[in-house]
Amino acid sequence: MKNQIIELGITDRERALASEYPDLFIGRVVAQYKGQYQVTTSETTMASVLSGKLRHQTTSSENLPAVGDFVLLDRNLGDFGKGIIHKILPRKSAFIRMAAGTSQQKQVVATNIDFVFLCMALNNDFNLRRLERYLSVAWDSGAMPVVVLTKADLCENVEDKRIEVERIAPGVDVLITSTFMKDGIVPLLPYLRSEKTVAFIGSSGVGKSTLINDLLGKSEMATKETRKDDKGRHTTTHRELLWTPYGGAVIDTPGMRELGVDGINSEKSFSDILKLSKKCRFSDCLHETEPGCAVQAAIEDGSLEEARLASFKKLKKEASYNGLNSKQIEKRKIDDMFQDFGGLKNARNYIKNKNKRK
Ligand SMILES: Nc1nc2c(ncn2[C@@H]2O[C@H](COP(=O)(O)OP(=O)(O)OP(=O)(O)O)[C@@H](O)[C@H]2O)c(=O)[nH]1
Ligand SMILES: [Zn+2]
Repeated sequence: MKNQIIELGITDRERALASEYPDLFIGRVVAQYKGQYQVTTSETTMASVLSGKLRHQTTSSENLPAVGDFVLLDRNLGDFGKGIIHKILPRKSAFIRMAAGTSQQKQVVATNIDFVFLCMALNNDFNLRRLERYLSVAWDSGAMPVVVLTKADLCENVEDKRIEVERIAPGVDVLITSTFMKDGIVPLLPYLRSEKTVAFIGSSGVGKSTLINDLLGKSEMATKETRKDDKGRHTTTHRELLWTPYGGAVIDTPGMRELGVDGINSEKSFSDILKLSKKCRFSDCLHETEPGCAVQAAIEDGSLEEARLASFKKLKKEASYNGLNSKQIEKRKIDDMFQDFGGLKNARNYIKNKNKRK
């Protein structure tokens, strides 16, 4: 049998990182539940837990293992109890969202994804503003976004839609798919090559499951591997990282599908607006009524949609307080108040020096 770890996306990068720990075995987290992890190694898939040391060292939920993580374990066989995770290798990408509530606790949804398919159906699901949010989330994660327009069989002006998407997603690949048409998923295959990991984001019903099932094909059965539980019963192990017959792996976790606007990276998603704003007369132009505003000029001559500027402003506003706790927001507000002094810190120094001089 071919070494399944290769399909699980381990590259020379991870091998080099792991070589510093010759006594440990490399594996990949394929599922996670209640403090336990399913980890696949070159030999097996086994339930694993954090080592005591790693558990004590970990102070933030962001640093706990998540689906997609490459980890180092002390064992490589699943026959004698659980594997112990001693180390999590540095991530090349991570999808993170704020946990519900006001705690601002970060929750890692999935890691080490190379390509993230931003799925949108070519029917009434088609919404460029939503796609902009997905692009922000993707750029924030470190994974490379790829737009996947699904259900091409339902659309009569596919090429028009492609052009609309390319306008808001400069430099991003745009793929047209349909699971109802012959060769309808072929455009996805080049991304599923060996050592690559992909994931899908998109609203409910756009056809993500259908695409994933078609990609897994017959190998889907292989993912439903059985193992003996503690009492010797055969149980079906649940997996959120699956490998495809094309060599690449797919991560499909419920959390991934729900990703929305948590992460904002306006730099990349709005590169067109940022480029225009360099030509504005004022470097701090708000693109409202300022004279010599290149962004407003582009809206006027029709080369930029007004709605696009509106979503840019909305995202900027959300982003300015996003990820800050209440203390930081408070500090931000005070800094804003003291901005003529160069922030609170300088204001403090100023007052201190003034008092000294007295
Ligand atoms: N016309 C058309 N329908 C499709 C296509 N692909 C999937 N569907 C249908 O769309 C519906 C939803 O598909 P799913 O694959 O379950 O959608 P999903 O995105 O996984 O939805 P969630 O599981 O809720 O996230 C199903 O009835 C599919 O049969 C397609 O290419 N064309
Ligand atoms: Zn401007």
